[in-house]
Amino acid sequence: MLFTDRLFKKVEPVWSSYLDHPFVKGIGEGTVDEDKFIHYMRQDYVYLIEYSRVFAIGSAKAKDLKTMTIFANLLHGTMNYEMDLHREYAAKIGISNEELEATGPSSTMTAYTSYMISQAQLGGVENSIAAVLACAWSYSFIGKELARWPGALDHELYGNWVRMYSSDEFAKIAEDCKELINDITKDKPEDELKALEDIVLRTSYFEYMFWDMAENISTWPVKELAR
Ligand SMILES: Cc1ncc(C[n+]2csc(CCO)c2C)c(N)n1
Repeated sequence: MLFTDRLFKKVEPVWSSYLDHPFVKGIGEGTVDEDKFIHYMRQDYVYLIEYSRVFAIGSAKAKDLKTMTIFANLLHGTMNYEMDLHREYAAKIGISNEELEATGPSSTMTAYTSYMISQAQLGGVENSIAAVLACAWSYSFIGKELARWPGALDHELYGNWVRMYSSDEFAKIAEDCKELINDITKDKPEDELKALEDIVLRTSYFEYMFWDMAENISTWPVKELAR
């Protein structure tokens, strides 16, 4: 059995729950509040900056040129293409790139990216691969599903989001990450596999928390003190 088949079995209940989440459903049905979407986009922009560090760590720790190149391409693609989506949405509503970048980090965004970076720094390159897997793969999973919902691809505001994450380019990104984890886990003992599975499960929970953060426009417990 491929390691990614084992992983999918483990995370499937969590990922299925994304499709029932009010924010994700709101994107697919075109009903999500603009304020919530703006909060999500701003937090996701700073998330992607931190996430890109994990690609850089993975590239630095890679033991072969294929892995190093995939991580370098993911880094380039995230900063130049995925983040363009966020810059385009921001421009539409009058938020500059500088304002986007200066977004105050929410508690969930901080916890999630800190976890990924610490896992990537603690272990070998396999930890970086495990840390990025759920993000890349679950977005493709959600994108492909929402693309089947009536009107989702053509929605005036949220259609761009659905088109990007349901695209073949993003499916290829998820496939590249899956290939990396399958390759690197081939001869690993069970205790190491379990440790990698834990990273994928925890990042999957963090993905759920990120949708919740968007839905609730949450930042930190005492809002007045949050920047
Ligand atoms: C919270 C959150 N999780 C996952 C993604 C999706 N994503 C992040 S990096 C990457 C790979 C290539 O850019 C993909 C698909 C996101 N945007 N925000």
